[in-house]
Amino acid sequence: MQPSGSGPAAAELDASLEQYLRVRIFKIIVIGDSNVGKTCLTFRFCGGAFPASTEATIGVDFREKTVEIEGEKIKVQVWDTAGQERFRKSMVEHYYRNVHAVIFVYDVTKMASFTNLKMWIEECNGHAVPPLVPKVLVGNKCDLREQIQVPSSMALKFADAHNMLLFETSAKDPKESQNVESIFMCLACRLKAQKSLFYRDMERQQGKVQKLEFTQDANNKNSCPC
Ligand SMILES: Nc1nc2c(ncn2[C@@H]2O[C@H](COP(=O)(O)OP(=O)(O)OP(=O)(O)O)[C@@H](O)[C@H]2O)c(=O)[nH]1
Repeated sequence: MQPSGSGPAAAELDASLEQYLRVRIFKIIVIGDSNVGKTCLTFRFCGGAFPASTEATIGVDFREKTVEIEGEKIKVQVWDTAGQERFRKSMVEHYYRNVHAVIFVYDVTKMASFTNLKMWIEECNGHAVPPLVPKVLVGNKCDLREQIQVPSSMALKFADAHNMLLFETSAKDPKESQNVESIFMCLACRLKAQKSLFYRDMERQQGKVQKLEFTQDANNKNSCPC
């Protein structure tokens, strides 16, 4: 990369940008009713375990994990959002801003959390999330086999109608950890295939960097394995 300005400050900026550009960051938000297990799912993926205890998320909790896809390191930044209205209302705009992918979660043992998905999808659509942003549906708590209220067939129909993939899993069951991992990896693979980092306007306007943004790469077909 050529320095975009003169002087140490500009050089430092260039160096840190170069470093930054080496790792792409994908922002994935996790949305759904309170208590469906959003915190546990994100903890399972980023921390590799089921948390010993959880409390209602207030605003948002950030977790991240660096993954490697086809030789490229990618930072998956997971936004674990609050399900309770009173803990989320001041944050909603931030959730959806520049989001790269959305995970909608329901609890397979609570029909209400499934029927409320319509409301969550409406909220997402109301924040002008581009249609190309990948979205998946996750039915959590499958370990509670005796208490399942949402049949897979119903969830699948809903997922199909909304053009989403469906994952049924459990954040709690260690045997499902690979499945939880594949939810996030599937999205990361899709995003990697779909987007290319576009470093724009760097040398414009006195060498000041204006913007880093992801754009759709029209030539790059979605090669997500899932
Ligand atoms: N049996 C079972 N319990 C789970 C599972 N995932 C989460 N839980 C439990 O469900 C409760 C809620 O989990 P959280 O991850 O805090 O739920 P949340 O969706 O983040 O809730 P908010 O932060 O209020 O939006 C906790 O008691 C968890 O232990 C699961 O896969 N199986």
